[in-house]
Amino acid sequence: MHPDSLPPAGGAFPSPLPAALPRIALLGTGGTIAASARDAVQLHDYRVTEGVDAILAAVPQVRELAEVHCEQLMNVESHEIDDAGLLAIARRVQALLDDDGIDGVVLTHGTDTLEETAYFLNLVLDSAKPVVIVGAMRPASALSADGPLNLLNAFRLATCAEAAGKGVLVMLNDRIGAARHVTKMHTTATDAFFSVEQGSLGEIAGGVVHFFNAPTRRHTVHSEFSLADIGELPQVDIIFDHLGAGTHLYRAAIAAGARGIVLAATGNGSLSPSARQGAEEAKRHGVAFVRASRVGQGVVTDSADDAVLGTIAANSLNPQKARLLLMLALCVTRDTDAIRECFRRY
Ligand SMILES: NC(=O)C[C@H](N)C(=O)O
Repeated sequence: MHPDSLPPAGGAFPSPLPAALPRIALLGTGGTIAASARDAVQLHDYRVTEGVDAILAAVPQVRELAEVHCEQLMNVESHEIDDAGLLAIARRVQALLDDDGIDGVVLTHGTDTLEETAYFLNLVLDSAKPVVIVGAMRPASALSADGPLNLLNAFRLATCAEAAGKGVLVMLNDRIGAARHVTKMHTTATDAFFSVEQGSLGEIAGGVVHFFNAPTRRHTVHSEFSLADIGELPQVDIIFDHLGAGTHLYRAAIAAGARGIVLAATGNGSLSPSARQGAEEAKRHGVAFVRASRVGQGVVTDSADDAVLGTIAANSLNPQKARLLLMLALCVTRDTDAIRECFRRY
């Protein structure tokens, strides 16, 4: 042995410091990933019972990937989250991202409204650090529960350098979804989330993150929306158009103080006679009116009638995401053309 490589008298060389693990905040909000049922074959009748610390404890492999800061913000099914709850989630995630000691955030969330929270965060968070939202379709108590692997994959994603700057990401069933595109399309299956036309951003296979696409619409650091500008979110209601629809829901929404209405319209954002009357009524009251589609795929194209009725095409946003964008747009402008521009940009 070369004398230089001998340990100093009286001791061994100090062992090299292990490479520091990324510091990831795990924020729990509830959902099926945190639920349990009466037995392992009951997949649908369950209650939220598990804290986020218990969900984490069930996947010890996460500790090999990250130093985890674990926090419970709420513990509810996601269809119980209201606009104030959505804002509370956004403000807490932003505070974590602002912390120099945190490299990224994993948020556990019920799947029913996961796409809404994901898209809202995508529009308001001001950070390029990875933010991954994860849920499950089967409760933690189920045979073949999907939550544990989804959680591990969420950490694989949140600790992957390539995930930074891609906006808010959704991780379920091995697929990486972009918040802007992904939507829940099945009531119970583990492959419930799809980005039909845009495709997923990538997948996790062999324990490795593979990105194939990047989101093109503005998000996070390139978004003009900021939590600092929002006191509370304006009321925006969604009305579903259908054969034989009446006009009473438009009048009710306006009377209840709606600042905006999103129509889940038929086809390419067509207006039934009652929806047209609803749009006219909205215009008279200065209420913004967005035409989204109930179809589930495709762009709602601009129409010559938009200029007459003051309506706004939702582009490819589904009604529930169009509602969120309209709420944010209304926080900064009441100008119809400016709101139209938001729907082209985000
Ligand atoms: N799979 C789920 O998470 C559904 C549940 N009802 C929720 O959204 O909280």
